[in-house]
Amino acid sequence: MRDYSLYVLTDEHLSRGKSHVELARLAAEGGADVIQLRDKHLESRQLYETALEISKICRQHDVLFIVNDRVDIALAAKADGVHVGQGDIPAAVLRKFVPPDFIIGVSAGTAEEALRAEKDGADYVALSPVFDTSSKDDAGCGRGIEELKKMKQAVSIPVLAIGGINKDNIKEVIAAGADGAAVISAVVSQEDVTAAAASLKRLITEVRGT
Ligand SMILES: Cc1ncc(COP(=O)(O)OP(=O)(O)O)c(N)n1
Ligand SMILES: Cc1nc(C(=O)O)sc1CCOP(=O)(O)O
Ligand SMILES: [Mg+2]
Repeated sequence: MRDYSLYVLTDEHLSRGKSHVELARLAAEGGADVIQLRDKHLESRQLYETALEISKICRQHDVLFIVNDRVDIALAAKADGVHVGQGDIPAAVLRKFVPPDFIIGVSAGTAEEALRAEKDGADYVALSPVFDTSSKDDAGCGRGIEELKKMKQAVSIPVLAIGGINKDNIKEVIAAGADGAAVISAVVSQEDVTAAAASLKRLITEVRGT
């Protein structure tokens, strides 16, 4: 059973100058279970080289590595999977050509979108966004905890949540049934990335009592 509990997305625009690779290492050292490389600006060659380095770091730390949007780079860098949104290549198409154990994660704004993603072969869905966020320009308004509970009821695959999650609301997200919390600024924008990741991981563990 894969563990998506603390899912950290790297972002060099929100990171106080730290690189994707540094962020990945620091977050992994803090207990992140998943690292996602998400970058809309790098050229493909640079994104590939960055993905190669993060792939090695994640393997060393036994952490899942997901690449956002780019299945070509995910495969080439031997990442564990790709994350796609409603506007990206459909999960059903990806499933036809990726290796059997390759993870496909899908953003979903509603329980209906989550159900569609599950039928298309997604390994997890992420309620996107659960709360308002300024870290993604086109995220839209937070869908709220009730939509998270509906999504959890609707599908059998893991349901994560992303958007505006921080130390003050992560317990609520996990208590509502989320199988993982995906974050950018609550970890990546902090002075001590490792400590921020460790702190969120502790909060998740406190809720689960494990
Ligand atoms: C874990 C996770 N959830 C949601 C997203 C958002 O993906 P998407 O809708 O494709 O938007 P972009 O991130 O590509 O701007 C994500 N990346 N990761
Ligand atoms: C990458 C991303 N996707 C979202 C979606 O709703 O699809 S919200 C988001 C940004 C999350 O950043 P923070 O943890 O700083 O709010
Ligand atoms: Mg995308």
